[in-house]
Amino acid sequence: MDPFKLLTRSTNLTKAATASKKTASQHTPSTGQNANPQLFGGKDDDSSSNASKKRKRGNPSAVPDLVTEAELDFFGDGKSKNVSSKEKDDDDAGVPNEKNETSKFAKDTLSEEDCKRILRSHKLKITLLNATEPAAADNEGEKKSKKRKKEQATEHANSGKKKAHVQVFPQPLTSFKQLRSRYNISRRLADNLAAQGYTIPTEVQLGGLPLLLGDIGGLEGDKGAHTKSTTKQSLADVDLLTVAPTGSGKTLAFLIPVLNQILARRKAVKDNVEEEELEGPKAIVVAPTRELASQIVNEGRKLALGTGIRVTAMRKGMKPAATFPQDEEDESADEEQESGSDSDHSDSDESTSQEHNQNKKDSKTSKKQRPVVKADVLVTTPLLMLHAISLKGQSATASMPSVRHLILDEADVLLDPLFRDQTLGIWNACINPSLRVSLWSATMASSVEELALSTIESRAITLRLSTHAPLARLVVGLKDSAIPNISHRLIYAATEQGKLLALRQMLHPTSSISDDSSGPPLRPPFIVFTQTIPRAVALHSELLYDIPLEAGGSSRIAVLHSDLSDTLRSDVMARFRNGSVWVLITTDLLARGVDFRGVNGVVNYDFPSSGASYIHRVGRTGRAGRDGGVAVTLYTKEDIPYVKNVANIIAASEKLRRDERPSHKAAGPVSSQISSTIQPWLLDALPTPSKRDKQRLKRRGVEARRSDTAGPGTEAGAGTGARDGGSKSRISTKSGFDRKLENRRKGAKMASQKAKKSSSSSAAAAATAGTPAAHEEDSDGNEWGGFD
Ligand SMILES: Nc1ncnc2c1ncn2[C@@H]1O[C@H](COP(=O)(O)OP(=O)(O)OP(=O)(O)O)[C@@H](O)[C@H]1O
Repeated sequence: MDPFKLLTRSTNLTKAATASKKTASQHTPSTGQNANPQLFGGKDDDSSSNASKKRKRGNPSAVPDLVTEAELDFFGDGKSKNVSSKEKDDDDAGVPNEKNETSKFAKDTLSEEDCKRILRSHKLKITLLNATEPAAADNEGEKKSKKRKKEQATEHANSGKKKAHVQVFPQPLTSFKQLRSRYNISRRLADNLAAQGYTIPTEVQLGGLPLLLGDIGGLEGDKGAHTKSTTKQSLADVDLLTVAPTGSGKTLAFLIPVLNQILARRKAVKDNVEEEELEGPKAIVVAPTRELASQIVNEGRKLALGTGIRVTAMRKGMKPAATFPQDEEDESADEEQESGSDSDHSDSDESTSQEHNQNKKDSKTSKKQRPVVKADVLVTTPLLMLHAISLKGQSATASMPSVRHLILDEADVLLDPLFRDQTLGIWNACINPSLRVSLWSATMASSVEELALSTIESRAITLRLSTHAPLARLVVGLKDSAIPNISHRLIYAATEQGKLLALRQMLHPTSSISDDSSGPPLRPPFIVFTQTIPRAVALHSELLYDIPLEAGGSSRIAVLHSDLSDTLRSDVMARFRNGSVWVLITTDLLARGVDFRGVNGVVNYDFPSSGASYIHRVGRTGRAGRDGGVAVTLYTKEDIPYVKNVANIIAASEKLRRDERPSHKAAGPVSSQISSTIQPWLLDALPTPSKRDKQRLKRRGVEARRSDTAGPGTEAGAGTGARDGGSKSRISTKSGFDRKLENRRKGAKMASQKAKKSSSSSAAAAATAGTPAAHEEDSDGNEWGGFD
């Protein structure tokens, strides 16, 4: 069903008919065309040769021949790399097999020059941030540009003991088939990947998977210097900080290595190569919102199908560690003593913990204990996890020695002051000496990098580790930029009224924005972002009846924000995913990470509160390299002081699109219209916001749109008692008289509801008095809904 056609049904205009005809042939994300997930590299190699092959879920026969995929070798000798039947038999167990690993790897190895060429053509840059090996520094010595040499010399001079930043060139993963042939990952995992139709790795997978699966290019010889690993599977001895575009497949890039390593360790335990694992989760994935967390759980479960690995979303009441202060508060002193004396030796540390656990179990048979969560991979929001490990009435937390992988998805938000303490609390609670941490986002401030480095170092000191793994930084494309495969539009709407009219016009299929000759049309489904929850609610009720009944009416438009109940949130998500909702109004709650594959566009109804917010919001469209997404940003007089930031991001993205994706012009009429939205004169004319302005905007949003400055007793400034910007920022087209009547009606209704509620709930309130439920509910719901 084409929502666009339905929307036009009640409109008897010839233009509408032309528009719908025209759009039918256009490339939009929901048509599923142009399924090459890679954003860069079309110019320099033929890794995108499979671009036209459409990805089909659950239909392995539709997946291009994986043997051919394995032979995809841009610069190699072209020799066949088919897996022999003997090797195949060895691999049938579905767990990584160490046999033949070296020979397979050698056969598949590219020269360093080729690695560099592929990595560069895909705009990948990998740097070890705290490398200590002098040999590694020599690695890039010869060809290093004079400028870079000078920079490094200055770095050394300025920082005294500061460690070298070393660029490395691991073997790129040019096909998912290499996960088996080169890294010997679990057969089941590889099958699950293929069954989902993934064939060509995206850039972040091309560069990130080799790093996390054990290849830190150029430093292989020195691995022993910073690892005490006992198994081959712990070759992946880097912590990783990744900055890669929105929708570029970061989830797969962190899930595959974690799942594979859990399987590998299981096998090692079974073969008596490693000691029995500690009870508790082996990996923790932290994400800022519930929606993102449950999406990661879904992805994880699909990948882990049939492997026995349990991927679970953290819930209230779950116990993520065996040693738990809530259960036995008076033992915390003993715990401290033990971890202090044994922390130098990972093995003894683990066995001590095991003994300790056993003792605890024995001593507490009389006490009622919650069982440790059975999950292997636990996906959580930060506050939920912190609550679960917090010691009642104290600032200390329980430790989670079983956790070997900590993944921070949307790490820049997780390490923003808003969440920093919670995230660091979880990080520090992961006391396993072999812990590997990885941080992922499409935007990453340099302060996040510094914080990650200092946390890794201070953690090593606290745990008395003699050495720690280097932190590798993987950057895909231009750091902190919007994806190049979408069309941006920056529209001056003058006032709030203007914005409402503009959005109404966008809902109308014959509008100039929907059918604009300067770019692809904005078609449903699309997401509309507002600055605050009350504004999202107000906008939703304002537009509720704008979609004609014949097209589904008010059921086609929905609002989602963090004040809604869990059930409502998941219901709206499900309806938007299955296509029954076409216009989703939301706050920054959905700005990050959430993957709706068929979204055609994003409307920034309220101006984003930062450049990063713009990048993430517009990144909800154009996922996995799809062309045709549209990002419309409306701005008013109040936004002018901040527009330059976003205008610069748009200009950079369009430049990238012109420079890097000429091959994608062939994708259709949409892609060939790469015109500049931002004229140089506009950039010159716009004021440059000061650092302070930017900080204030990030913290508080545009002042005039805040509910607390928009007038008392109002919804998004929709009320009457407006202070200052109240009436200006109101989302409403109703007259003052109508609003007054409506407010009176609402007031009367609320008063009667309140009266009913208070009489019926007085008994219940008495019963629950003194329980922490209310507090928990409150704190639990305290998730990221934007910086406002
Ligand atoms: N190699 C691939 N080939 C095709 N599609 C892929 C590939 N890898 C991931 N995808 C798809 O790309 C989409 C985006 O992936 P994902 O959500 O992991 O992106 P992300 O990088 O985490 O984005 P964000 O920064 O917005 O969180 C998903 O629908 C996923 O299934």
